[in-house]
Amino acid sequence: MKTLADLLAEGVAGRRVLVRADLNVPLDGETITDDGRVRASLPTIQQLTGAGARVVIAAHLGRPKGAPDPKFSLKPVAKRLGELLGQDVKLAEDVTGESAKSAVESLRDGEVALLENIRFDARETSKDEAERGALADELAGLVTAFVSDGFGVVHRKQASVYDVAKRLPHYAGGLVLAEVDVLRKLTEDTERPYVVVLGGAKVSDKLGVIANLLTKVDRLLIGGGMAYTFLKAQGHEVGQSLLQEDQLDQVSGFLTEAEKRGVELVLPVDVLAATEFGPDAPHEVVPATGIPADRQGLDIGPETRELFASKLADAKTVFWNGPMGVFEFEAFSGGTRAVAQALVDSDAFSVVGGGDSAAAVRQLGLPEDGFSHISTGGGASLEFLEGKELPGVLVLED
Ligand SMILES: Nc1ncnc2c1ncn2[C@@H]1O[C@H](COP(=O)(O)OP(=O)(O)O)[C@@H](O)[C@H]1O
Ligand SMILES: O=C(OP(=O)(O)O)[C@H](O)COP(=O)(O)O
Repeated sequence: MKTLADLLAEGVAGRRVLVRADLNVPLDGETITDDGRVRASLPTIQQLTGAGARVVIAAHLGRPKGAPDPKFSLKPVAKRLGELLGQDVKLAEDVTGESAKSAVESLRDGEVALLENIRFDARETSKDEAERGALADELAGLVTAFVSDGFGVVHRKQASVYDVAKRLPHYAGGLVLAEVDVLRKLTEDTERPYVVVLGGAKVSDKLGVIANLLTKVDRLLIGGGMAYTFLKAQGHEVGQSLLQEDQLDQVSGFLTEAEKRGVELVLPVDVLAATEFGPDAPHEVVPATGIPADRQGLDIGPETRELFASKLADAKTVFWNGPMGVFEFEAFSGGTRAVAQALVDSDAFSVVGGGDSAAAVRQLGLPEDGFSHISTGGGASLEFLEGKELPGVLVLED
């Protein structure tokens, strides 16, 4: 696999280079609430600009529906990136249209342009290879080399991650290399007990990794929005909580499989059940086996926090993805704080992954050096750990 170092050795002065970065940051309106992913993208960009490259960045924000939507504009990201780089970052108003072309053409050596949210173009996430290919052709037409540095998105077979690499000389960026390096440590000579903690809201995506994880871990702790599909599969009422109704059968299968394999699958025993989704929603602690029909679980309860902490106390290796509750609201941040604190207190090799999980650790004021590694990718890390080939990494090996 060629790397950024190889590209720099070839010489990039005056060359237009496309960098796929993961700049998918949490926003409150137009305010970035955690700029960790922007910061993590800096070294690769700076090495390129420092060597005189004309850097064109492709990135996504959230999940717009394949058309421009001001709510998902990268404008705040361009501003923050510019502040951190100490130089202006020109934001194109489109992905590969007239604005993008003129932004790229006007770049001078060492300058940076950011294309507007790549997911404003429906072809980016299309299942149809020809459609993705057409967008990748347009991206490739803007530059002469491609650096893949968006680790958080390498599990996606998308035009700016996968297809574009097939059309240009391609190089792995420093962030992708560093992340894969650390995660490999989790899979090789794993010290046991090996515990994986799963939560968050991307339930459908992340349920998919469990079948393979069950063959690797000793314990699986499930909280956050993930937990309710498990509780429902056990026959409990989950009220208005996040639920993946169409995956109930699959989840029942995980429960049986875990038992068969002797994997301890630990679910919440109590939750904070709220009357609505909001920072000031009235709520109370209820048993996880009896969430009232008109309530939704927005955090794990105090007994569960203790239970999870006890299951982490003797762990030697831990991977955690997905907040235990809606940590963005103070009232529902206690579960996430408790799990984070348990990791800080343990001497396990501990990795936290995911945009929101990493943001939670920082926002809740936990020491970053209390973890062995804070990864920028949640889904990407999980797919790596389950042993799946990541399309965005595999394509760099060709
Ligand atoms: N019980 C819950 N109900 C609804 N949303 C939840 C719940 N628990 C956690 N979340 C939300 O999950 C989101 C993060 O999920 P996800 O994107 O899967 O994590 P990451 O970005 O770390 O991979 C957060 O915005 C958080 O508010
Ligand atoms: O936030 C991300 O992933 P994560 O929440 O699993 O860490 C990445 O930017 C990928 O986004 P996606 O899950 O919408 O493809």
